[in-house]
Amino acid sequence: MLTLKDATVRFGDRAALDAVDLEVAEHETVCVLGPSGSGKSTLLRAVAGLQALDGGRVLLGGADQAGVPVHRREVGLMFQDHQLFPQRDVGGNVAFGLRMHGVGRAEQGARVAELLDLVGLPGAGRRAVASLSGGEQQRVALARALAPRPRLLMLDEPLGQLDRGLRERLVVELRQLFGRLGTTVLAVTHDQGEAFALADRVVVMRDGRIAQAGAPLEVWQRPASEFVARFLGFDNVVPATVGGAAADTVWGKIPVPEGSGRGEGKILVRPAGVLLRAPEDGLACTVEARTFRGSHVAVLLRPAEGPLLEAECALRDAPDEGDEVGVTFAATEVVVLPDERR
Ligand SMILES: Nc1ncnc2c1ncn2[C@@H]1O[C@H](COP(=O)(O)OP(=O)(O)OP(=O)(O)O)[C@@H](O)[C@H]1O
Repeated sequence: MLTLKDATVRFGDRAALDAVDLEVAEHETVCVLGPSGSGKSTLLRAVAGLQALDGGRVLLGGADQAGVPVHRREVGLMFQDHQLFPQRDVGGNVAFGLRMHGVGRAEQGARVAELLDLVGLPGAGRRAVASLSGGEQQRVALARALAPRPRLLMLDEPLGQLDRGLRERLVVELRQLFGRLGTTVLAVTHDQGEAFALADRVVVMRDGRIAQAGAPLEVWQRPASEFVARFLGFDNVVPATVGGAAADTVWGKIPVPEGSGRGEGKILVRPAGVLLRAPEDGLACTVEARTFRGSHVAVLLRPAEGPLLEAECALRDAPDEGDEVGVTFAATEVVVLPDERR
């Protein structure tokens, strides 16, 4: 459905998009993630036709989009800075794209009603935009983007300004809605929770390039690099010499999954794989801090040597700050990361 081949955008001597290859299949939801300045918005803008390419191509349904203006690309945009029109009522906002496409009045009315039903605002057509809550405005913006039946819907930080609880609810609704409509979606967010909840596939960007692309679970379980691991919030990363079933590290010997390549590199131990034991058992650590995270406690441990370690443990098993504990490691939660110096 959407293909980027070698897509490149430069600002001065800096590439905001650096030879990016990406495919989005029909009915697929792809979320682009990455730190600020990694090129996420530039990617969306290039696909929409708001940003010209300095190299490479964007194809929609197999057709090269070079020279095709924004309004002829049949893409729906819901951008952070695309506010609703305050002087128009809800219906007027939703009908905007339909009017631009020359759709007749009666059909506009029917389509607006259908979309307001779809986004959970039935009968809201006459309401003033200013009378809506943030979440309701977001739904109107979504209805407006969906109204002309775009081939591709593009969302830039769709839930960015809403509070956490509302975002978590809306993300589930969005996923259900896109599934029902069979919409093809390319979304950008810097919130990994949102991306992982919404996407069939996530793309992590770094300095204008794709650092990793894959199904959410796959990326979560097997970050392809230290950069991706740290971006996902995994900080138990340590240099390691991997040989056979274990790796030598400053934290001692750590078992690695079967089939891990040998050699110098780094390993990641997910917090669930840092197991707390009696003080005389395994790597001796002092409990530096503990943070309640709802269903579990994140425990920060200071070993005699090397970086701090984060462990995840059940509320009732959480040790107190200052306690001495021992640590062993579960191979299933260990990921051998490629050596980025090579
Ligand atoms: N119009 C522009 N002129 C010059 N530089 C630009 C322009 N637009 C973007 N850039 C630069 O290109 C790089 C990528 O920017 P982009 O907005 O795509 O990043 P982003 O990942 O969307 O960031 P954020 O999460 O902060 O929105 C940044 O270094 C940015 O400063």
